[in-house]
Amino acid sequence: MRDEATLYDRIGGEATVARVIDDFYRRVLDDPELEPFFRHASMESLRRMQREFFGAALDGPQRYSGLALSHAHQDRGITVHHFNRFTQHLLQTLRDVGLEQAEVTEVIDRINTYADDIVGRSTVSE
Ligand code: HEM
Repeated sequence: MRDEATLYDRIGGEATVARVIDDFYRRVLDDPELEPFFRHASMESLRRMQREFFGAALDGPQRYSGLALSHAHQDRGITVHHFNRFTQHLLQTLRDVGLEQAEVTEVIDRINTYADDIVGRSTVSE
């Protein structure tokens, strides 16, 4: 293991994450295919949980205190198509805030590892 700054620090820490999340949800809510999912959401609380989640996922000092992602997204009818649009907006946001391509790829790779928790299981069944 190399002793180097975390991905969180390299992209600019708290300030960058806060900016990314704000910008990102603006795009998500502007997307007619995604906006309906968020009609009943408390966006303020969602942004707060996402800042925490992203901080933790990028090895920042935060500890994510929200619901398990599988639970939070269960029964919402989110498909791979929605997930891909969502991450596409994230990708564009990361580029627009000025991250290097290598960092963008690293962030997206981390977020993609959660796809199975987000997409399409209606109820828990074995
Ligand atoms: C990897 C991608 C994603 C991550 C990391 C993520 C993360 C989160 C987090 C941390 C929460 C808050 C949970 C809590 O309140 O405890 C949440 C809630 C939610 N997410 Fe996601 N999410 C992702 C993808 C999606 C997608 C693709 C959709 C819909 C198209 C979506 C729709 C929602 C909705 C509707 C809520 C609930 C908002 C509310 O009612 O408060 N998420 N998500």
